Amino acid sequence: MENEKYSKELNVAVRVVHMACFLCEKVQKQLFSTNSDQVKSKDDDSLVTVADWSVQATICWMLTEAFGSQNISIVAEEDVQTLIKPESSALLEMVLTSVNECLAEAPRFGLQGPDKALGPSQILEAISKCNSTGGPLGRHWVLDPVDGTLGFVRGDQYAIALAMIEYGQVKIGVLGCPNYSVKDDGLNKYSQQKNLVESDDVGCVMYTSKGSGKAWMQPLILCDKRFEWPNSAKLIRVSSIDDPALATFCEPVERSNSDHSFAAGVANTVGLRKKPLRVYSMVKYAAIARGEAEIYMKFARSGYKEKIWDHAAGVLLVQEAGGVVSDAGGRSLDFSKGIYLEGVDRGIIACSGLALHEKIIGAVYDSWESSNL
Ligand SMILES: Nc1ncnc2c1ncn2[C@@H]1O[C@H](COP(=O)(O)OS(=O)(=O)O)[C@@H](OP(=O)(O)O)[C@H]1O
Ligand SMILES: [Mg+2]
Repeated sequence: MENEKYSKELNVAVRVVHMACFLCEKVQKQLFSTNSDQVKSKDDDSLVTVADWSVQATICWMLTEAFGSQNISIVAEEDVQTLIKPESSALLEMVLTSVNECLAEAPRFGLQGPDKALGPSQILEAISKCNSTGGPLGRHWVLDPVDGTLGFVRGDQYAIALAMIEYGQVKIGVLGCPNYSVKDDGLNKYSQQKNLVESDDVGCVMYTSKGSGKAWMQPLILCDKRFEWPNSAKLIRVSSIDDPALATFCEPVERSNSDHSFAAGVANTVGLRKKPLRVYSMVKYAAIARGEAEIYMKFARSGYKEKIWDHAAGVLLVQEAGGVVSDAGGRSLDFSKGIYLEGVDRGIIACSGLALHEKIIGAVYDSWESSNL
């Protein structure tokens, strides 16, 4: 079976995403302990940046160790330019601490970390190695170290997204969602005051490989526990609801990222009755894959080009969990063209099933002429 071909890759990818979740949770706690009234402060931006760079450095270092420096091509969101400036030395110091604290935990996740703490040049080298631009040939790892930056600073949903693309096709997708509870109705169960939530109400890591027809979810592991495969993995599956009146649709939180009124028009045409679920990050794809929502629509303003790292892992999760993803014209997303999803027709539509998908595509077609997107 095709999925067995990638079992080592999937195993390593899931473990490194668990490590990254551990790292992010630590930084997010810091964010709220220094800023406990949850009002955005100037430090917030730098803490997000610390999480972004630290996750990128950690994952890149671990992947390189596992698969060899020669064999690895990584496309990732952050570039190293800001971090090498002399005025960023304090930031680099924080990244250094955060990465080394995380790598020191590698054995707990069943992986091998470095013999001794990494120095600044090794960290910078790891970050800058993620400079691939992808494309149609060979294998590329694709990473969004902190997807849903706003969610992260607001103590809300965010994701660590890692995918592996071979010859333009997404073969592996892993999403770490530290604030998406493993329990049923995990999005609603999430509380912003995490310390009020019982200790077993942890976030999750979801993963799949192409052609498996299966997607899985594992709970994050608590600080004193060791990760043992399969780490209580449960199968996840899309919802079987196909009646629009009962369906839930999700969309980006920010109006600047997606046209809410156009989506509302489509929802109305199709007969969706429920209020949209506005969720930061690729957790929207995760919600479809877990069967907690049926539809995800994103209509970016015209001229915006979607990046592959914002979609690759989530798209495969939805597809393997039984769902359908395409652009708003019904065509598959093309991950073979470099860092952008070229040629996306109007927007992105992910659904739990074909019947809802066809209705949404039809409604977009009917509404488009009268919209001013
Ligand atoms: N103008 C514009 N239009 C559309 N999309 C944009 C735009 N600008 C950014 N982005 C990318 O969208 C990612 C956030 O998307 P979300 O679905 O999480 O949106 S939202 O935060 O819930 O509003 C976000 O990912 P992160 O940067 O990782 O947070 C961006 O890559
Ligand atoms: Mg992103």
